Amino acid sequence: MPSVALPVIRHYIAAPPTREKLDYADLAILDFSKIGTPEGHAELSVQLRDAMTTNGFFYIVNHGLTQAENDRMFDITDVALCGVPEEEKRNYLANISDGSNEGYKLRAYLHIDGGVRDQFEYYNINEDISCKQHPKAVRPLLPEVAEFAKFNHYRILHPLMRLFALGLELPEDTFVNMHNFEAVGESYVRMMKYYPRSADDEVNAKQVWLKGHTDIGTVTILWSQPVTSLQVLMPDGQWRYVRHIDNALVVNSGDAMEFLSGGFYKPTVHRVVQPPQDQRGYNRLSVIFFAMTDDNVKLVPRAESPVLQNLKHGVQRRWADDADAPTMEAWRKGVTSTYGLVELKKKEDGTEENIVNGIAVKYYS
Ligand SMILES: O=C(O)CCC(=O)C(=O)O
Ligand SMILES: [Fe+2]
Repeated sequence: MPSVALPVIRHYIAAPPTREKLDYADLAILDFSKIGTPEGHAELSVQLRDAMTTNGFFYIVNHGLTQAENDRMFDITDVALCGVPEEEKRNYLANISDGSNEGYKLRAYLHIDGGVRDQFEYYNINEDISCKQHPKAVRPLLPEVAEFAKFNHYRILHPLMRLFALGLELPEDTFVNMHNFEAVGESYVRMMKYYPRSADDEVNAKQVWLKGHTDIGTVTILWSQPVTSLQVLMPDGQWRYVRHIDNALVVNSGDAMEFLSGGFYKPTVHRVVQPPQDQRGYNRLSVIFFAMTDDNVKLVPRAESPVLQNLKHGVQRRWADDADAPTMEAWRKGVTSTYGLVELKKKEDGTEENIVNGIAVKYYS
């Protein structure tokens, strides 16, 4: 983060931690102070592989960003969502129907359930902040957003990609080489705000604020925040809450990592629900880095992995022939342009399905 005087902006005060007793997921904690040595990588890659082949979510601590720097990103998020007038936001909308997610998504755009539309807003900034123009209030803060994006890319994403490769006994750079900061792609920082919803909406959408889904890209890095609403669908079929840990990261992998790993690293379904009673009067801000490979990467399994070759059930593909596998660009555009917008039919198990590039995308209420 730059050490010169930073623009003065309002300090965002987050909700106090919940005191309610909730059913929390028991997630592994990776200590990133161990990154940088062969022993550290060996230890962390085993921990990561265990986490990814069981719960699919884990925390990272000691990542190198201070609590104050972390807090500042929430202040900046507050500016992007609360400090930009609605009419101005409309000039910076994401072109979601064309498959791009850079810019604003305002409220009531997506269908959640029972005729209820979403009550969250987000502003996504490509990790290359120069890809698009930004609203006036955000412009002075762009150097900080750019630093933050680079931090996520080089200090979290790249080390993680090394661990994911080691877990498959592939050369350490296999996945790092697919995430080039300068290449064309849509890894972005998401600044998000969930507004409290009406009592009717809560009933009709069964308290679900964001339907159960998997993420599109390789990994998602969530900057932990106290409003406890994020739930993970655990292997035993139960939804469990993700506990807030100060200045920790909550990480999960997405569809692209499933495709590249032949089903070895499966994306875990997660959703956002109404917060516990003692946090209901508060807004909920999220700061998330969504990582994708470069657009031109074809998402075929790295079948040369000795780990995959030794699997009893072999490499899993969601297509008959690798020639039919989507590129990162085709997958992200296909899912983004249809997510929450197309009318889906509920199946008997309560899930909904949409077909993108010949591959089923599932939603869970
Ligand atoms: O806000 C959160 O905690 C999670 C949001 C999420 O899952 C998403 O935007 O894909
Ligand atoms: Fe998600």
